[in-house]
Amino acid sequence: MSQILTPDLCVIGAGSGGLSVAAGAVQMGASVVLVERHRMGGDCLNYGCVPSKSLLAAAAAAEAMRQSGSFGVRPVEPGIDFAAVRRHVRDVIAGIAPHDSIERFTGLGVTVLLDHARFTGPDQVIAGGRRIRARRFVVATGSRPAIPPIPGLAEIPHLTNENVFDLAAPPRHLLVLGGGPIGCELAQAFRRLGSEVTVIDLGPILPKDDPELTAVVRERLLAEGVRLHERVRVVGAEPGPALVVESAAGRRRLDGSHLLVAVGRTPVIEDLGLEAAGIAFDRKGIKVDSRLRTTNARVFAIGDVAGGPQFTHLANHHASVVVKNALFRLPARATSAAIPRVTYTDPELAVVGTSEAEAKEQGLAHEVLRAPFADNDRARAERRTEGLVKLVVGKRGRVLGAGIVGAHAGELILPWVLALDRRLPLSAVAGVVTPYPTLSEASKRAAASWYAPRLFGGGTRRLVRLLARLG
Ligand SMILES: Cc1cc2nc3c(=O)[nH]c(=O)nc-3n(C[C@H](O)[C@H](O)[C@H](O)COP(=O)(O)OP(=O)(O)OC[C@H]3O[C@@H](n4cnc5c(N)ncnc54)[C@H](O)[C@@H]3O)c2cc1C
Ligand SMILES: NC(=O)c1ccc[n+]([C@@H]2O[C@H](COP(=O)([O-])OP(=O)(O)OC[C@H]3O[C@@H](n4cnc5c(N)ncnc54)[C@H](O)[C@@H]3O)[C@@H](O)[C@H]2O)c1
Repeated sequence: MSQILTPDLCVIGAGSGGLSVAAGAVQMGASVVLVERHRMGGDCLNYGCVPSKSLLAAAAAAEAMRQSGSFGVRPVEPGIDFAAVRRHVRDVIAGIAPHDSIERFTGLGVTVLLDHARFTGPDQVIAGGRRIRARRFVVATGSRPAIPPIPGLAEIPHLTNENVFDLAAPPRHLLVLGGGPIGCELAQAFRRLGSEVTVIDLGPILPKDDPELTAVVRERLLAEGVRLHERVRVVGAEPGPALVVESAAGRRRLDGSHLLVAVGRTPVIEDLGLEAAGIAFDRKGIKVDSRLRTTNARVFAIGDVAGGPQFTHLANHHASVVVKNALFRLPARATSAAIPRVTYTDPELAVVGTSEAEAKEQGLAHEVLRAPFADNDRARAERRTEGLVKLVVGKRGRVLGAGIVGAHAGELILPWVLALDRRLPLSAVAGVVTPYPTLSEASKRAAASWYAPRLFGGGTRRLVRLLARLG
């Protein structure tokens, strides 16, 4: 007879979301069973954030050698030891892995099972030879690369985020299908590491972001030699590999040596017994309410499988919401207002809150404030003057949203996340003393530009003259 486990919480999937729930819950005194069928750490550690940012870091080191001429340092074309680049990527993963390991979680008191988990009823999961009857369940099974129904694509070898980091040599010519964050980040990384790269997208690249900001990324990608085919329809894939594309200019064939498919993600919901558990889902993922409860009151779903935006920090936020709901019965809700997103191309693109287009769509009274990096002394010193801070500001200076494109934009977005999350007024950023010379001054400058016409207007001048006359 199979062993029966009866923990407070059973978590399915040991990726960003599942690990955070398990670690939080066990340290708060709950008994936890965590089931993972493949690799501890999930996508982010093994095939996502960590390898992609490590590869981008190697690529940035190479590019710095090419771009040093403007500092009086003779530029050179770097020699790329791709095997060593791959070792660097693996070494970074290995350095972080202990934090997500079975040993660490077992040490915390979590029972970790390495098996495929499946619901067999509304209150029971089986994993290997075990039955788990938990008080609450959390589904955190993540997502996998979507493969579009392009004729011929399934028949030819192609890369996805799950094997692109295993390449032993740089592709001679990488075709990248999809110019979202994955496509753009990896296109730039491989280009800088010596590959020819062609990106193909049915719309513009980075379509979820403000075109004024993505234009800066596009310009840089083109300047570095990435070929972009935007607003084209891919009608076929052929051995080679090659993609046949159609656009207003007609039909043409794009040849490469490797093909990377990066057209979005599919939630991992198959073979989970969701029907047996009464958990509703559609092709976007498991349906949840704002407290991340599924249609089965015992079961929560978090992270990529929950159908919303797909980020590690969002999965972590979901985990904290679930711990509050499941353990403390608090009606905590997931927020979407202050969830930032960063695309780690160079220049980086970081956004939070309402964009200009969304403010228009929603009919919100708003003003747009801008501070170009070209006016920032630190950016000039570092010769990184491309980019800007763009703010969307509502009535009485309420911060509605912020977008930054430029060097280190991902680091620079935090004051705006804080402003939105804590509902701080614009003056909170405009009024602080910012160290000189820093890129952060661009945020302060954009914020201060809201006050300038009000402060330096006729009223202030009249008041100053009046006070002067009074002695
Ligand atoms: C190339 C790439 C780069 C990315 N870069 C970033 C970035 O820079 N910043 C960012 O915030 N996000 C980034 N992301 C997104 C981020 O990786 C995901 O949003 C995040 O990993 C989602 O976490 P999760 O816990 O929902 O799922 P996952 O991390 O995918 O974990 C799910 C786990 O569940 C397991 N599982 C599935 N089904 C079962 C089952 N039936 N039984 C047992 N176990 C199961 C899987 O094996 C997996 O380990 C990137 C993604 C990719 C692909
Ligand atoms: N820096 C980060 O935080 C980061 C990095 C990488 C991935 N991610 C997450 O992973 C998710 C998946 O990323 P992604 O880039 O694969 O997906 P995405 O959905 O963000 O972008 C997919 C791109 O592919 C294009 N596309 C779709 N179908 C196509 C087709 N048939 N032919 C040509 N182009 C097509 C779309 O127009 C879009 O530009 C993202 O939503 C993001 O949340 C985050």
